[in-house]
Amino acid sequence: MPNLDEIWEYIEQQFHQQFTRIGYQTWIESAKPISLTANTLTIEVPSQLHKEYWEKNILTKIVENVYAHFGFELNPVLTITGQTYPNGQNTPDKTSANKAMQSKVSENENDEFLTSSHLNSKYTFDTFVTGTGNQMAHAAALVVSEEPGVLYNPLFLYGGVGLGKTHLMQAIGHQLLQSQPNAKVKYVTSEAFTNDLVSAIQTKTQDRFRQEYRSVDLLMVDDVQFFADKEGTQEEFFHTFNDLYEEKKQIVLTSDRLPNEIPKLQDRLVSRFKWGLSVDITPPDLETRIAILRNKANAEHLDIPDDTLSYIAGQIDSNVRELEGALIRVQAYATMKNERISTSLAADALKSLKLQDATNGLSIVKIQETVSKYYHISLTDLKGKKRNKAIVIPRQIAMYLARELTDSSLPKIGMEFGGKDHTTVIHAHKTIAQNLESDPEMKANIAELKNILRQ
Ligand SMILES: Nc1ncnc2c1ncn2[C@@H]1O[C@H](COP(=O)(O)OP(=O)(O)OP(=O)(O)O)[C@@H](O)[C@H]1O
Repeated sequence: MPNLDEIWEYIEQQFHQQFTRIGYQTWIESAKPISLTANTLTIEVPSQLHKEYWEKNILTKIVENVYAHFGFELNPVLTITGQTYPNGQNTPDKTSANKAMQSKVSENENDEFLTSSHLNSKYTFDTFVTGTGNQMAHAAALVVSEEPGVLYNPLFLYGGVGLGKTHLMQAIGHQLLQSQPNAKVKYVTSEAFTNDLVSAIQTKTQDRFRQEYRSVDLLMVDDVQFFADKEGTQEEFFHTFNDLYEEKKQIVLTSDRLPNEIPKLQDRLVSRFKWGLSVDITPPDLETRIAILRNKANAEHLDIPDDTLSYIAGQIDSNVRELEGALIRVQAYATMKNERISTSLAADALKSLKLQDATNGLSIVKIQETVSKYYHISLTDLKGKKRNKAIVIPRQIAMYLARELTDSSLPKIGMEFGGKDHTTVIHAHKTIAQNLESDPEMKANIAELKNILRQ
């Protein structure tokens, strides 16, 4: 009887040959053999989605291969990293199912398109670094690129600013074009979709517009939260969506929030957006941020010591775009000073960045101080958990202003309010935005607060 290491090594070998490199990294390298007791092999995988993939595509092969090679019947059991359920087992009961994921299995040419798909050549799976905050989104994106229109349709990626939604979405397009070079792949921002529609109406070329959007194999629409308020766009997109869905063509959407949190999005679109899989991307942890920086530095042939990369990753904690910006800034600073990149040089470069932010931009702290003074409540209460109205409303107003007046991501705002979840910030923003329309007093108060903050 082989031991755990021998079995695992054999399994790795087998799948090395069967998977593409990205597939191998995503499904096999991310899994960990935990124990082998009698013939039960316990394997830990990172998410529910990985578990489903293993159940569908990997487990049977393992049992067959191990039987053929070692001559005994293996009983593989999957567990999910960090998940223990109240029922004491590794399968969730219905109520504890992962909230971030609502999955449903549906029942379901050419060079010109390569250019008209508008993909950024840098946004591939190869250049995407995975970590706890994006592992499930990455795995879902890979599944979709391998089997478009089959399992997760639409795939709805959501999360804060600059966390890699566009990158991951476009990676699906690249991957699909690599395996099916004749596939029709179209990427647009939601604004570009609206603009195309408006100009089609103006030039009376709606038929061409429809032909263009409804004949693709993969349609990717970025930042669909900007569909809010655009009735005509929503109407047209509804029909585009239906046509593609019925034809089993893949749709991928991104947004900074969940479909039902997008204001003024028609119910019929909300429900369609939820048909497939909605999966969120959360800010990367320190290790992932370091890995992203290291990748970027290698790609740019920058010679940066590890401790300097760790230092930079420690300074910028919520947004990958800012993280990359910090690296570029350090690089530019080194060139300007004609010095090698070191931790102390990086500290100098980023210090001036922070000073610049403090003078140009409005900080969340300033908003909190101003709002708490205005409503005569303490800062601790403003950031705390008390639920009485006299505190909840100013808190929501402060969150609303932080979202409206700063570039901070939703998770960052949540963090600044005593570690609240980004969905709390979304909820606060929505509540205040709605009240603003019906409550003239609140409208006046917020206008006044904005004036104070501008001074
Ligand atoms: N996991 C990652 N690995 C490598 N690069 C990443 C990762 N996540 C984000 N990036 C990089 O960070 C930058 C911002 O990412 P992207 O534009 O995809 O974010 P986004 O979530 O779509 O933001 P927005 O909400 O502003 O549209 C890009 O240059 C992207 O390549």
